[in-house]
Amino acid sequence: MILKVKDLAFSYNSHPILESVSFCVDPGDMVAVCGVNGAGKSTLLKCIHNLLKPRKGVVFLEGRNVKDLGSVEIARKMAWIPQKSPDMDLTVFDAVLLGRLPHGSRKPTLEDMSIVEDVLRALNLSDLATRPVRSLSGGEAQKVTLARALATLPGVLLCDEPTSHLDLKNQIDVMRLLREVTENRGLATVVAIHDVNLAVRFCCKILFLKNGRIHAVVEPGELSEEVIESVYGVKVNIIRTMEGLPLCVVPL
Ligand SMILES: Nc1ncnc2c1ncn2[C@@H]1O[C@H](COP(=O)(O)OP(=O)(O)OP(=O)(O)O)[C@@H](O)[C@H]1O
Repeated sequence: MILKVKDLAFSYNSHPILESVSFCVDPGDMVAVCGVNGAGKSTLLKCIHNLLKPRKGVVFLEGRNVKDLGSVEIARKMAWIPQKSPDMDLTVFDAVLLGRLPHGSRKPTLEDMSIVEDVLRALNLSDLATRPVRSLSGGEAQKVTLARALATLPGVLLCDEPTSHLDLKNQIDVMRLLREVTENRGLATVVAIHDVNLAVRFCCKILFLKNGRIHAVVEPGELSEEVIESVYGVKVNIIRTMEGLPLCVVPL
């Protein structure tokens, strides 16, 4: 599903947060949104999901203005992965089954059950199916949140700092998983993320927000010291990994 954001502007009360934000995400692409704390990353995702109403501009899903879609249709087409997985008394299976709610009645169908089983299998969560979500580690719980989002069979994934509570291994696992499902299912995925090196490693494009606007759009290989300094106000060195990818390091 193609996601297109055109000339978006948003203010909290009269305080402008986003201005003239435009970009497009093609199916199978995972795009990162980076920027300092308070730059408007979460606000942008909420505007895309129509949770917040932009002051100006349009979000198109396959050519249709999201404002013209009902909330159920939006929930079917776009899945939201919040910063922190919610604590739940439900089992992993039932938590993932919640992802089917936008598709029907409260009573799950055989198809719903089968979709949940497939998603659990794909994410290696089947062994945890009967565990209460509350008893899981942060990384496992984050995967359950992703599984619930995927059970909806969305065309667009919006992830708000999916790695912020995770250790290094789980950060890599979750980003790898996001990229795999994005490519395999042809999703348009937008990830708000602080770790520029993870964005470089896993995303096909990085949008840097500054002063409410898209300050720079870079492909991973093009990341420069100048861009990082202009966005974050810190001097860094860019070195190259063995694969030739830029790696941002802070000099002593
Ligand atoms: N409900 C609200 N009412 C008023 N201002 C808000 C509200 N929510 C967020 N803001 C402000 O809007 C700005 C953008 O917030 P947002 O959460 O989108 O930034 P962010 O880039 O996601 O930040 P972070 O990296 O810290 O998560 C911040 O200055 C924040 O204080």
